[in-house]
Order: sequence, then C-alpha cells, then structure tokens
Amino acid sequence: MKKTFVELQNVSFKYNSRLVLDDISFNVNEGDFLAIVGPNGSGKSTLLKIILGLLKPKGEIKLFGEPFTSFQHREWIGYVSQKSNAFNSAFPATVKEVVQSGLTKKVGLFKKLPKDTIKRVNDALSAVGMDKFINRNIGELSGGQQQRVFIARALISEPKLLVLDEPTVGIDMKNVQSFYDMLGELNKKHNLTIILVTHDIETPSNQISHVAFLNGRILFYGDIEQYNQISKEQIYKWYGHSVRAM
Ligand SMILES: Nc1ncnc2c1ncn2[C@@H]1O[C@H](COP(=O)(O)OP(=O)(O)OP(=O)(O)O)[C@@H](O)[C@H]1O
Repeated sequence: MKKTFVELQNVSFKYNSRLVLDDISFNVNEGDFLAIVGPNGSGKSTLLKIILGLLKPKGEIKLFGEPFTSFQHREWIGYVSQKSNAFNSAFPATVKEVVQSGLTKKVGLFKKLPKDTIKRVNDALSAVGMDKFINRNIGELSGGQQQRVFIARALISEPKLLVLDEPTVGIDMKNVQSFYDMLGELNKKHNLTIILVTHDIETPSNQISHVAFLNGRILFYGDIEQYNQISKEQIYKWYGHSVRAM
C-alpha cells in the first residue's frame, strides 16, 4: 500500500478575519505528482505555507502519517519558492555554491560539509540536467536554468517530497514542456513525490498524476484522467472567466 505523505482534513485558514481557505480535504500519496491549480488569489501559496508548517490553520494535518505538531522531519520536504530565481547577472555565486548552500542550511554555516559534497552537488545537478553548468555564475543563466539549479539545491538534502510554488514563471513557453519532462523524470525515475502550484490553466498534463483545483475551496480533486474529462467551459467558469468562442 502507498504511504500517505500529506493528509489535509477540513483545513481552513483566515488572514485576520478574512477566510481564504475553506474546508480543504485531500491526500498526497507517495509517488504522486500533484498540481494545485487555481486563479491568482485563490489561496495556493497559503496552502503550501500550511503544508510547510509556516502558517497554522484550523483543521487536521498529518505529514508522513504524523500529526503536524509533532512532525520532526522537515528535511524530508524540499521547497522552491516563487521568487527563488530573481537574480540579476551580477549576482556573485556559482551554480556549485548555490546547490551546496542547500547543505549548509542543514549543517550550519561554519560546520564541515560532508566529504562527498561535490559528488552530491554533481548528482543533484545531473538529476535536473544542469551538471555541465556547475562552474557558471547563477546570474548568467536563463530563468528556467536558474529554476533547475534551485530544484537541485532542494534535492541535495534528499527530500521525499518536493514542493514547488509557480516554478514555470519566468520560463519561456518553448522550454516549459522540457521543464515538466525533467520534473516527470524526478517523479518517476527518482521516485520523488511532487506538489506543484500553478495559476496556468494550460498545465502540461502528461507528467502530472493528480490535480486539485482550488478557488478558496477545493472545486475538484482527482487523477489526471478524471481532470481531463472536465470541459473547458467548466474550468473557465472555475477561473471566473467566460469561454471565448473558438
Ligand atoms: N500575508 C497576508 N496577509 C493578508 N492577506 C494575505 C496575505 N497573503 C495572502 N493574502 C491574501 O490571501 C488570498 C490568497 O493569497 P495566496 O497568495 O495564497 O493566493 P495564490 O493563489 O497563491 O495567488 P497567486 O497565484 O497570485 O500567487 C489573497 O486574497 C491574498 O490577497
């Protein structure tokens, strides 16, 4: 039986007195590649922050089968935030340094890095197809390449679950599919469970296994085959747009 990595039951959240998440319930199981889809302001980032333990909601959450409050293994969850790749070309760090900093985060700045650090940096970079760029300056890379480096930085501490907030922002259309293919490979070949947030209605669906459609409440949760049965009209309605005549 597959393990349940994230369990949300009747989760609600208010900023001050404003309800932004209402009665959210779904599970993420080992091996899933879940896209949380919804328009701007629908509560996607808030939901990720709850899963990461940064906000405390009402309701019940279990991580890796343990109640949220007693969960001790934050390192099992890798996170790449929305603005992680906002560098300019003068930023003075190499790809190697950026990926390695995923380890210093864990061992502390002045503690010794593990002996096999360089192998781990290489392995993490090759998992995202960026090993050839190890000595390049991070600021000289494209948005998509920087995003891959940040995923490598999250992978270096060998998480079981990778959480990505809008990872395709700043990646041009022609590279989005290969970016998703890379994530699909991490999911299938490296058995990494992935939760990804996107406001993009045209999420490339061939790599994703499950979809949660969020707009304050969960309007849909199911596997990708079920999601693909939903009409475009319905999806646009959920977004709050009318469908244009084609
Ligand atoms: N720190 C905060 N304080 C008060 N309200 C907030 C805060 N952060 C977000 N909100 C509000 O909560 C709602 C949900 O925001 P959230 O960022 O979770 O949405 P989102 O779906 O991730 O949006 P986007 O796609 O634009 O990133 C929005 O109405 C937003 O204005």
